[in-house]
Amino acid sequence: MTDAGLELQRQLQALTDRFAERLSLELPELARLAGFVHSREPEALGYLGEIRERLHRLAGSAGTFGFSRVGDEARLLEQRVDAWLEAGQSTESSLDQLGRDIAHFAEQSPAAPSARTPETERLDSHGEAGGTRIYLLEGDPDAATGMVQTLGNFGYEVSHFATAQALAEATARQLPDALIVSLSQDDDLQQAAAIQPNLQTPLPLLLINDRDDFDSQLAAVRAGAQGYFTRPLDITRLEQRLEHCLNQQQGEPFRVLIIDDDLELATRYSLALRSARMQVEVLGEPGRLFEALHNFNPEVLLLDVNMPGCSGPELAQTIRLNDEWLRVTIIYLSAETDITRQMAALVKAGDDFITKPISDNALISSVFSHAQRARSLSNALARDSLTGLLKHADIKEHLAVEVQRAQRSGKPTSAVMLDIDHFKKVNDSHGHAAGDNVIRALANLMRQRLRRVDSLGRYGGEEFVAVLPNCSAAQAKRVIDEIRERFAELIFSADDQRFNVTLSAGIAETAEGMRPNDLLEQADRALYSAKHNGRNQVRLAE
Ligand SMILES: Nc1nc2c(ncn2[C@@H]2O[C@H](COP(=O)(O)OP(=O)(O)OP(=O)(O)O)[C@@H](O)[C@H]2O)c(=O)[nH]1
Repeated sequence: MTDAGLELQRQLQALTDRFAERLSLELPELARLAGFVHSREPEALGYLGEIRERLHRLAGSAGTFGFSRVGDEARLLEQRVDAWLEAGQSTESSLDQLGRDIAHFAEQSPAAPSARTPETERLDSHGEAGGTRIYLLEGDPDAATGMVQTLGNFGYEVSHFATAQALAEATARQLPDALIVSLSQDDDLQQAAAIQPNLQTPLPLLLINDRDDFDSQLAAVRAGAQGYFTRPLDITRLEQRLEHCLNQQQGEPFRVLIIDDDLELATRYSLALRSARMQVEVLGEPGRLFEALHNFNPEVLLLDVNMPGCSGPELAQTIRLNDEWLRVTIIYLSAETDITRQMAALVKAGDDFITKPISDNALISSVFSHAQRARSLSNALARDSLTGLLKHADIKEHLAVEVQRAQRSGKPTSAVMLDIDHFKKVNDSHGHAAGDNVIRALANLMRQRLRRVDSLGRYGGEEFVAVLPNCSAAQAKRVIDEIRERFAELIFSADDQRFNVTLSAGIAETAEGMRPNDLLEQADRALYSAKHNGRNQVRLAE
């Protein structure tokens, strides 16, 4: 297990110990309250509501910390209290018995937490993605050289292997982020497919072949391929598919906000979700909801149903009053097992209901699938369909946020306006589809080269804007110049013609009191000057 995995296990154990301590205080208190009930003290009925609350909390949390028997028994007793409260007219003796049973339950010492479930043992921190490593199987040395160079231009680290045997051996030593297999021998496909079953998560596999018939493509799917390309190879299309597969695998971590007044339980869930590479924040006070939504911008909200001061459904309805938060998926996380009550909560607002206690893996899968869907929808709305970059209005919004942040922190933010040179000629000479490929290739190249904190948008047809926080204009120039050089080296092909394209860029850096539009105008003027001075260059604003 990795160090991060061990640290995670240590934190989980510490939480379990803390929960055991809480139980050792909680159960005697429950026994005390139950004592009033079975000894028919005048306050007995008044205490029943509080007893129910405490049983409900135990039913939802104990199982998660490994005290399954406590959780199961608490749930049965909670249901009996509910039935008694709802029926109302039950006999005094049935209440007496209920009180005795609760006291009996609370006086037992809880069994030690059950041994860790295999799921918990498997929890481990996934490392952050480093440089993107691609393994390429290609029997033709010339084709291999071209591919290594072009994919290298896009920022991938490509290792080439001439035989399937060498590829399998390298994969056994160190896993790549994706495999590209150019089929030449009959058994290449089987050998490439044989790598996958030994892995925990299959690698993106792209195949290159001469045949484009149905049977060959079906065989590719059966071998686990996520992309299929025929020769002569259109490398920009292959690169787009690669980018798409890798984005799905290692995009930004999903952001999850947990709102629960039981902070120990919320921390337990957050550890489980973090182990699956999600970014999690926990909020114990519903009153700070809007602040958390603004600052953290979650994709999924896990919401407790019963909280003091404000219920989960009320909170969900408050969120849904604001169009701004429509794309956040709201999942109730509650010990409520009554389907009618679950439905009643969902009718008010909210998208799904998860019943506590829930295993770590079930929680991760459920949150993951909701987050993935929320992100695709949000991307479809905010992102440009050709390039997957932010649209005009969204990149301007990012710029405004970063300019404000720069004013507060005193650290510079740079804005880059970037435009493809003589793009009209590309369209006119090679067709609109080839032009689209050029735009996509530049978008991918920039995405590869810029940092995660940078924002990138398609500002107009062949015009892009990048916002680089905490980066001076001189630093930005070095990066953008490198992108410019790599872009100029890309070889595009259309109708058997090969061609290169260049770009020009202008860069401006924030200064005190500068507004976002001023910054963009300065970058635009610098771009104009780059065009005017012969194109294929990067200029700083004066
Ligand atoms: N293929 C393709 N072309 C586009 C797209 N959006 C805009 N264009 C074309 O991009 C071209 C932009 O040309 P201009 O702004 O005149 O300038 P340019 O030819 O790039 O030359 P300079 O910027 O002066 O170097 C126009 O021909 C548009 O039709 C797109 O999504 N796809």
